[in-house]
Order: sequence, then structure tokens, then C-alpha cells
Amino acid sequence: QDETSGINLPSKRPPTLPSYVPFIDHLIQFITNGSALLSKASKFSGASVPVRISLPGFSSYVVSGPEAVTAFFKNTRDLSTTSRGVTIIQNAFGCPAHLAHHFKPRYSLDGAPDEVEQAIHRGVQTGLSGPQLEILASRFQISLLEKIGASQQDIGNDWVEIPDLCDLVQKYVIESVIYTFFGPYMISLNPHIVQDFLEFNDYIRLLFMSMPRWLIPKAYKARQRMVDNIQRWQKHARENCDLAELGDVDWEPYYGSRFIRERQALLTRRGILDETARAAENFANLWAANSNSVPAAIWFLVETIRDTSLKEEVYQRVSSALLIPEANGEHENGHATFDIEKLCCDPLLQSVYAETLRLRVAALIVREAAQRDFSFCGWRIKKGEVLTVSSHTEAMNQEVWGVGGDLSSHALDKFWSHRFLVNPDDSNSGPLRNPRTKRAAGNKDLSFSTDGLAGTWIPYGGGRSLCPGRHFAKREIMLTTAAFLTAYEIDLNPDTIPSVNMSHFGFGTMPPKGKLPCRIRRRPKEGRI
Ligand code: HEM
Repeated sequence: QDETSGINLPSKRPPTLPSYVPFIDHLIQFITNGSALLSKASKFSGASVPVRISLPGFSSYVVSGPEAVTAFFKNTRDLSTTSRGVTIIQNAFGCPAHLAHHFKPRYSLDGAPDEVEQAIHRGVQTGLSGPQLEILASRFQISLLEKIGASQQDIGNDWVEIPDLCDLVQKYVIESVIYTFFGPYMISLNPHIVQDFLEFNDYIRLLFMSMPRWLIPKAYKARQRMVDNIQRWQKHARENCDLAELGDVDWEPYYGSRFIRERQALLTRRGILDETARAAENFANLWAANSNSVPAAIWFLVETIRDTSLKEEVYQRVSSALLIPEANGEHENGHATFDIEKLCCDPLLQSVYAETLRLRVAALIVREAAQRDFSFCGWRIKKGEVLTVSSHTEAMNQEVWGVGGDLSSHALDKFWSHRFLVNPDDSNSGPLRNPRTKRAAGNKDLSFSTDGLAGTWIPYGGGRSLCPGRHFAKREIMLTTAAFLTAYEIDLNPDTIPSVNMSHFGFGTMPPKGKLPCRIRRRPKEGRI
């Protein structure tokens, strides 16, 4: 019996995935093929049985199957975000070791997050949704369209060959995201920040795994360049902008968005005054805002242009969302922009978006039994133990996902743009293998649906820590393809078949592997972008 709750706890303990050499065996499998290790763990004892895997410094029970995953996200009382956040802010984002404890989640006596934690949580939610979200999305769009518009010299009306489409897309998108959140000075003070970020991000896996400096000196140098960039921006903002005098503005050039500015005040409230510790938090936010959404935006574009008929269909949809300023009208000198709401509600675009995240996001979502022993799906989990859900493992669950009725054509490891579209006349359509509700008769339109996918389509995690940036990410991803398809004609080199960089497995969106050469030219303008 649990003394604090009076609940009878089961005594049976979850099984461990066998290994020939403890720790080393699972580690080697995780590094060489993390997807296979997690999938093996999820199948070891059947659905809803947590199975333990052991990596050096990180042992965890793998939770899988829609019911168990839903229970995992719902149980915010027993499962909280882990104290690994403290290790990560130190190892990955350069917080001085003696100050990292400031980032430990804090609880009040009743076990709930304390007042400052709640203010941080609220700040993230409100800063990235509602009216603030629309302000951010609109800034992002204007910045991206300006960059594309200014690229006339490099990409004109004649075809040019470029060695890597990813390079082009990520440069424009990362700069636009940084501008949107942190304002123009983060880039003008640090003209190499995109390159620095990408180099750092290549090492993120090793830094998250707490590899020592002597083993990975280049990773620590890349991290330091980013910390320096951010500290330069902090110093400039501090010296040129008095937060107390700013007033109630949504965006200004020194701190950028309200979300980032309010975050600075919360750092102070948390007692985090050291500039390197503050830089670590700003760095973590900059990383969170770019690391997953940028490769997802690239995949959306790449999958679209690879398939000629999908490219045409998506082009039509995004063109119909383009708002062209009227000649002699109110916005005579304005630029064409996309109706973001229209893009985000389009069934096909939503399906391509959801399928992109299903296939490419491989996040490990981790929680800890911080307070006490508890019962999870009938198994006893002890205080301090860690549970993990793998978004990619759930995205490959053959028992749940629909494959269009034909096992070979739309297999789960293949991109299928229509997977999330329900056709009322086709019982094999839609994301579920066995749809639970009857399809509405009479309605002939294809509709986008994620019904029945709770605990299965989980690229953004779930529960209290569900990614607060998901609404912005959706807009960013759709706007990227809308802008590139409308401005340019792009043909991928037919000899190159994009493959996935699986070494990012477990760390969010897996980017394309290697370079994607293409030819590109500007579309005739006709009043467009
Ligand atoms: C495709 C894009 C993205 C994916 C796949 C993604 C995925 C995730 C995942 C899996 C988590 C952990 C959720 C959990 O523990 O349950 C998370 C947390 C978070 N994400 Fe995202 N994310 C994306 C974009 C963004 C963007 C654009 C931002 C910021 C603008 C952002 C900010 C955050 C923050 C601040 C957290 C921590 C939330 C907390 O601990 O309460 N993310 N994200």
C-alpha cells in the first residue's frame, strides 16, 4: 500500500528487454538503429506493458500502444517532466554547472508546480497561441517573403542548378524564425548565426547524451559560438532598451516577440541573473523554435515537389490562398501575402502536414515518477524511475494506422499525402485501419481527420507539456511550401532519392540525409510574390 495515497499498489514489476551485455548492448542498438530498439521494446510483451531498456546514465520503461500512451500523458500527478532538463540546459545549452539547479522544476507543498513554474507555463501557452500567435505567424511570413523576393539576383527567370535545396530553404526559414522571435539584432549582430546553429545542431545528440568535452571538442566549440552569439544579443538589448519603459508592445526590435521578452522577466523572477545562465535559456528556446519545424518544413516541400500531381494540386491550393493587393486599391504598394487561416484549414495541405510529421518526427517523450511509487497499467513503477514514449514507434503501429486498404502501396514507412483524408465513399480511406465511426453519407468532399489517433499521432507529445509551439510550427511549415512553390519552379535532380538521417532518431524531426541537388527558376511574376 502507498502510504501517501492509501492506494493498493501492485507488486509486479515491468519486464526488461534482454541484452547480452548490460547497458552496452542497448546503447549500441540505440546508436546504430534506435528505431528498431524502440520497436523491439514495444513488441516485447505486447501493448500496454512497459518494457525497460538501459542506456548508460539513462534507463527507462518504454510505453507503447494508444491506451498506455494516453494514460502516460494524462497522469500528470505521478509523471512529471524529468530533472534531465537540468542536465540538458547545462550540457547542451552551456549553463554553468553551479547554476543549472535553478532550472529544476519546482513544486509547492501539495506536489503541484509552484507559482513561478505556473507563470512560465502560462507565458509559453499565451505567448504562442491566440492573438500573439497570429502576430508571430504574420511576422514570419513577411520576413520569408522578403527574403525570397530579394533573391532575384541568385535565382532569376532562367534555370539554375543548386547543390542542395535544404541549404536554401533552411537559411531563409531559420533567419525568419529567429527574426520573428528575437528581433533583427540577433541576426545583424551575428551574421553567421544560421551556420553556427546548424553546426551546433549536428552535435545535439552527443551533447544531450552528456559526452565529455575531451571526446567531442568540436561540439563544445560549436556550442560556445552559439552561447557567444546569444550573449552578444542580450548585451545589446540590455544596453539599448529599458524593459521597464517599453510599455505593452507585442513586438519591438531589441527583444523581438512578447514571448521572448516576458521570458526574460520570468528568468529574473526565478532568480536567474547570470548572463550565461540566461543565455542558456534563450538558446534552448531558439533551438526549440527551429530544430523540429525547419526540417519538417523542408520535408513538406520535398515530398510535394517529388510528386508531379501532388505538386500541381498543392500549387493550386496555395495559389487560391494568395491575397494579391489590388492595383489602385487600399494596398496598392503592399505585397502579396497568404491567407494563413485558409492554408491551415485546407484538407489536403493538412494531410500532407500531418503525414510529414507522422513519418519524420522521432521524438522520445520522457517523464519521471518524481513524487512516489505508483501503478501504471497494473505495473508498479518506483519513485525516480523514468517512462518514455517514442512518437515514431506509435507512428508505425500497424494495428492502428490505415494504409488505404492495400498493404503494399501505402505502407507506413512510405509517405502518403492522402493518409489523413477521409473519403465518404471509400471505407479504406482515412488514417485509421478500423474507423470507429460511420462516415457521414451525402457528403462527397474529402475531409481531413485525426479522429481516433489520440496516443498514436503524437509528434508534439501530449498532456501538460504538449508542445506549445505546434500552432506556430504548422503555420511556418505550410507558409514555407506556399512561398517556395509560388515564387519558384523547382525540380529535384531525378537521380537523387531523398532519404532520412536516422542518426537524429529520438531527438525530434529527422532531417534529410545528404544533399538534395535541384534546378530552380523564378515563376513569371504576374503580380505574385
Ligand atoms: C514540427 C515542429 C515541432 C515538433 C515536432 C515539436 C515537438 C515537441 C515535443 C515532442 C515536445 C515535448 C512534449 C512533451 O514532453 O510532451 C516539445 C516541447 C516544446 N516545444 Fe516543440 N516542437 C515543434 C515546434 C516547436 C516550435 C516552433 C516551438 C517554439 C516556437 C516549440 C517550443 C517548444 C517548447 C517551449 C517546449 C517545452 C514545453 C514544456 O516543457 O512545457 N516547439 N516540442
